[in-house]
Amino acid sequence: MSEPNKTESKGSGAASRAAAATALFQVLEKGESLSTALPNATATLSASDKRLASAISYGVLRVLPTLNKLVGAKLQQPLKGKLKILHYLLLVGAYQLYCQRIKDHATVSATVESAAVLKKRNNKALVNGVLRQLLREAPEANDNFERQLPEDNNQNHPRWLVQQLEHDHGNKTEVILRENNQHPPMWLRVNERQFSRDDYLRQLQAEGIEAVADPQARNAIRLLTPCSVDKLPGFHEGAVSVQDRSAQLAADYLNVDASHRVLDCCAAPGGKLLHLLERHAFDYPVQAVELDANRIERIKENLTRQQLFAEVHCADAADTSAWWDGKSFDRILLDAPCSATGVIRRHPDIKWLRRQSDISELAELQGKILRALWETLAPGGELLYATCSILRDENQTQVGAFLKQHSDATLIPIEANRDMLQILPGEADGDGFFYARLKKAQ
Ligand SMILES: C[S@@+](CC[C@H](N)C(=O)[O-])C[C@H]1O[C@@H](n2cnc3c(N)ncnc32)[C@H](O)[C@@H]1O
Repeated sequence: MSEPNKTESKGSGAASRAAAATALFQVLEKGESLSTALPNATATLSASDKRLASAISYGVLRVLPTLNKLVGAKLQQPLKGKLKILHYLLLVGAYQLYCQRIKDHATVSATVESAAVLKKRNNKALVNGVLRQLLREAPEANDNFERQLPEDNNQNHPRWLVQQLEHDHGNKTEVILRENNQHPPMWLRVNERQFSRDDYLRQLQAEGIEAVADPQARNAIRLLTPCSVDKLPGFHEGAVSVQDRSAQLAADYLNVDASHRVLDCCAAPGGKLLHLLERHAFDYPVQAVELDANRIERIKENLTRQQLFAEVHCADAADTSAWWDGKSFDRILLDAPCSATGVIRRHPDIKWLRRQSDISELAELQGKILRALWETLAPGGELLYATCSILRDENQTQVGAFLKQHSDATLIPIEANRDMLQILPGEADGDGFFYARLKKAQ
């Protein structure tokens, strides 16, 4: 199948819809993540067209099965081969008709025009016909031009994931699925080297940006309405970073002080690393290990923005001979590669990119890294195991198996009466996250 062309400059409405269709094609046909596909598909667009393409792409992925059903019912036969891109364009059109505050005629004409942007000029009539049929049969729109979407039995999740969540979380599944389909809030982490959280809240207020402090994560601020980072006072000087409040808890649970030798393992893009460096002026340079060379660039950018330093190794964490100098660590943060099932509301493409078979493979990798790192931990030292997964195999079962195999490991309760902490998506307005603290015998 030939790849769809990147959007070319046309009418701006058409270009952003064509870019959204292209990004969706890349995710759902080529297995690319949306965070890679979207910047590529929108590279030539204006900032406002980028925003529209992004809102459409994220939105379509949140309710993909419902839209597939609506569009599929209007096609005499599925669109295949070189016409497949038009299927994604029709999803884009259907999403706007139902879920966006855009007038119907504007949606239809811009989406039809997008067929030309995608070099499918001869198929404009098909796009027009399907969208008009959808419109005829759609429920009445409200005053914002939005419509009630038909229900989906699996709340727009893959069946295997629903079953896994039911197995792991029982009657909480319904709420998890609902939370996964919400738009996530924007959280900031205040750099306490530069400002107290109260000071920064006052600066936001002065700029007319409404925000509230988190009662638990001491550097965390939630914006009542997400905004561009360019609008945040001091962002480019490192005053704040964007980081979910659940992820910010790592800096507390690691129980670190400035005299510790610290390892941050699986460190990119560096959110938790930077948080630790903002809080402590360490006696020894913090070591960070990350496998992906491209993602290491993100760590370096973040270190530069904050003017902080860490020793960064590009290596497989499980192969300690490749990066470890033999000096034991007092504290290790292992933010393990995982299914990311706790952050679906931020990355709805995860629902469609992740396969059931990935979970056992990830659990194996996590166990391998955990066992290897244990050898680098000093007697009396602590390792914080973290994931943004909400699946037991990657979390409680993983840690349970490790404790059985390692008589020198004990669990330090994360909080009173809570040995390990599983935060579910939406709890305290945060992402789904898991934490377990392991202590090595003296
Ligand atoms: C959950 S992310 C880490 C997020 C990071 N700690 C932060 O706070 O910004 C997991 C990272 O593990 C990396 N990774 C995967 N397998 C690895 C391995 N074998 N060794 C080291 N890093 C690995 C991935 O490239 C990814 O960047």
